[in-house]
Amino acid sequence: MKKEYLIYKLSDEVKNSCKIPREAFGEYGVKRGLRNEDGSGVLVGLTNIGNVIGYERDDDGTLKPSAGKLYYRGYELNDLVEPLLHEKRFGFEEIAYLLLSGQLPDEEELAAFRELLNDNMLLDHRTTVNIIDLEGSNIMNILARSVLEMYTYDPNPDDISRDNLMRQSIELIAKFPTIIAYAYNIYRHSVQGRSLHIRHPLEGKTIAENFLYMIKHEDYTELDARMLDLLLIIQAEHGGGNNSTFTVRVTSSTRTDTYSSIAAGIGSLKGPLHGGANIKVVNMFHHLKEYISDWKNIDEIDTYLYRLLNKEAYDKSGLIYGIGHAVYTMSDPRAVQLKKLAGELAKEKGREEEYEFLKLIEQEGVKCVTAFRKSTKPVCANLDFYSGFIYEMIGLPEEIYTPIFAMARIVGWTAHRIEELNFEGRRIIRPAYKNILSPKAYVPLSER
Ligand SMILES: CC(=O)SCCNC(=O)CCNC(=O)[C@H](O)C(C)(C)COP(=O)(O)OP(=O)(O)OC[C@H]1O[C@@H](n2cnc3c(N)ncnc32)[C@H](O)[C@@H]1OP(=O)(O)O
Ligand SMILES: O=C([O-])CC(=O)C(=O)O
Repeated sequence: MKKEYLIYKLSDEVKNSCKIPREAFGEYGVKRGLRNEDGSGVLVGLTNIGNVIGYERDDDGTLKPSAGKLYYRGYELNDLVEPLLHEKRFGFEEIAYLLLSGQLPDEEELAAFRELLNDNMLLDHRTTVNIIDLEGSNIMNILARSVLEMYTYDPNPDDISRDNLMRQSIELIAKFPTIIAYAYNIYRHSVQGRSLHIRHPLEGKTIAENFLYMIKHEDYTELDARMLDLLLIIQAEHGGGNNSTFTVRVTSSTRTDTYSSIAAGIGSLKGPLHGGANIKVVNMFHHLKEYISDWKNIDEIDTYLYRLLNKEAYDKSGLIYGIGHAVYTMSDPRAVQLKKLAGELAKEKGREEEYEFLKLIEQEGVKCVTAFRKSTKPVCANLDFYSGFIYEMIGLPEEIYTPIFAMARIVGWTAHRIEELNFEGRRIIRPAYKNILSPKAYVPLSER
């Protein structure tokens, strides 16, 4: 039998072996996608870290959509972001301190923490050489491989004591930007034939500034760096239930090592329904800019959005990327904040016409998805809707949009890993699957 045919045959058989009728989920009371009937998530854990609020409940328990709110360690995200915007101050390191420890640092603690992160940004020579050697064009994949390799160079990789977990967490938060910047520079050199620059992080600079420096040398402004800093803050944490953080919690519950668990989280975030949506949104926007001739014509926009929903255009997935969320209903507070920031930056960079078009796509995208799926649950733009447009205006390449998300979310992942391994009453996460296949009698090989 030809090998290609065998693969086709095996795959064809999957059409039957994968059949699970949708109604069976209701019949057996299975929570499809770990979701209740009303779309809310099944409660699977308790946490002191992030709190994601997208709805309230009436007295009879009915889900009541509400404006989205996000809390980091009890503080509302907007209350953390507004002073930074007002004081024109960098804050990612401060938020990382808060998320890891539960406390906002005082000035002395913050200065020491910043220095600690800065000291740890440099990669050891072997890791740099290994990144140069790693082939591949996907930076998320290279990031995951580099993280797994950090296990080899860690003198104490399997120790899950609190002190060791904190040391590893700080090293990962500090090294992610350097790994991503080096991996991108090497990709640009080998795939696009550009000169190769390996710039080491500078002392006394924040993570956002150093990241831009490693990627773009001096070709960035103070405003660009502060925008990136805010994007890092806004993406740093989202409770225990988002797919990548839950992946980190599930793997951590087996007491595996930090690097295995974080590599799994990276794999989850890469998916286009999760962190990978930021590239999909930007590419979808480029596509719409090309195919819609009048950027102000609502009928033309709606017609095209319905073509997306009907799987006739763009990637034919039937999705309008950047719209919809598992928890948020009326608004995602991060998208609200990013929409405002994108507007200010667009004015600065002379891209207001595109910004106005993107806003119309949001407005009409929400309407079309709501009408198309005939659900009463409201949908809204999510975090990924405006983030890519901001990166583009800062002059960052799309290959690193999802890696930048990982560079922020590593803070939430490590905070949740530490919590998963330290709360009283912890237990390996192990849900159940109901098997719905009838038993079969074994047939000897010679009789098949
Ligand atoms: C950082 C982040 O991860 S934010 C999310 C980034 N992802 C995206 O932007 C991708 C586009 N959006 C989506 O695919 C979804 O809204 C998700 C994955 C974010 C949430 O999914 P769910 O929690 O299942 O959404 P919800 O319960 O509100 O809606 C489910 C139904 O509406 C559909 N739907 C939801 N959002 C969209 C959308 N943007 N475009 C088309 N259909 C959609 C789903 O496909 C699903 O249909 P089905 O029941 O026929 O399978
Ligand atoms: O919570 C989710 O499902 C996805 C999300 O917005 C995030 O991880 O930031």
